[in-house]
Amino acid sequence: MNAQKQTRPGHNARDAERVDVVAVTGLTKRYGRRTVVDGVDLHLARGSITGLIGPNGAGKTTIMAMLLGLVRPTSGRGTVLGHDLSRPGDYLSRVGALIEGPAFFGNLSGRDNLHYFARLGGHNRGVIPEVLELVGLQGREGDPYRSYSLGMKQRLGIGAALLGDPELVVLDEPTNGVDPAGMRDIRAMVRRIAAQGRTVLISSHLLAELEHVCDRVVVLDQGGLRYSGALQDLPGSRAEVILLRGLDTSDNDALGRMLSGRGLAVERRADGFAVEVGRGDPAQLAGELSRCAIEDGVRLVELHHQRQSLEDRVLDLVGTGTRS
Ligand SMILES: Nc1ncnc2c1ncn2[C@@H]1O[C@H](COP(=O)(O)OP(=O)(O)OP(=O)(O)O)[C@@H](O)[C@H]1O
Repeated sequence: MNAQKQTRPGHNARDAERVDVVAVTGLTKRYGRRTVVDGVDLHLARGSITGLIGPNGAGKTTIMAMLLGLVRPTSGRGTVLGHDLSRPGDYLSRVGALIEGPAFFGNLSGRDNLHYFARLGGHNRGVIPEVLELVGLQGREGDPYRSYSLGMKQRLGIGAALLGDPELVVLDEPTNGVDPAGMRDIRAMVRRIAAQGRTVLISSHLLAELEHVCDRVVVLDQGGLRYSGALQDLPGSRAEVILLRGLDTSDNDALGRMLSGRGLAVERRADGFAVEVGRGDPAQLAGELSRCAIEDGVRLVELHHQRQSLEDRVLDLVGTGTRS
């Protein structure tokens, strides 16, 4: 395996960087009259990590299966690694995937399982020590697979996907059911994989599992694209606010007078007030409010900045129900 991917013969290095590894538009899958993926556009830049986020049944696995030639798209066009999406045989040797969970032999060690799959796939078995290191299983590679934690099993599955030295790595919900420490290990491993110049597409139904690892997210719901772009640009419906609460009723009354006298956008809450930050700097506004409260003799027990979480923003886009 190359530490830094080389440009394939016949490819100009600049072109390789410019052309998206995946560039598909209008990807659609219908089963009978049911549309499960509906006109999705997907563009993955080389070396990027893209999170495919959506509730159960959103269409994540179906999109991945269409890219991998396992499911034939009803419509849509584009390229994967420069080859036409309709001819997966032309590009699949450069793609590694973990989809629907790994299937290994329980009695064999992690290393022997990789040997088996390398032989089966016609891959160079010399890469196995490097793969084991990359997925963080060195030291445990000789233990039987059945003794591995779920996180280790998933990492071995990702290791198997890397045996062919792929340029594109597709991982379907690798963190599903894995404990927080296991998730952290998987995230670190995904970063190492992308740092080698590989392009990663990874799915989850929870943004929180991926938000610290993705460059971009694609949010799906009921087969439709709801958002595609950088995490920090996810639209938020609720305003950023500074929350304030006085010690008792008289402090809250005084707080109400203080805030209304300053022309701020204020909302009365059950246990205090929310002041909209608007376009200003939240830290500066919080500092000013604190100073005013001291000047007016208002005793505060709460003053903090509340921002809508990224997970909440995704839930705004997709609703909360599952649709499998
Ligand atoms: N072969 C099939 N025939 C009919 N419907 C299917 C088929 N495969 C998938 N579906 C339906 O397509 C929809 C999308 O499924 P898909 O597995 O792609 O969603 P997902 O986002 O990966 O969900 P999950 O997180 O549950 O895996 C679901 O409603 C599913 O029931």
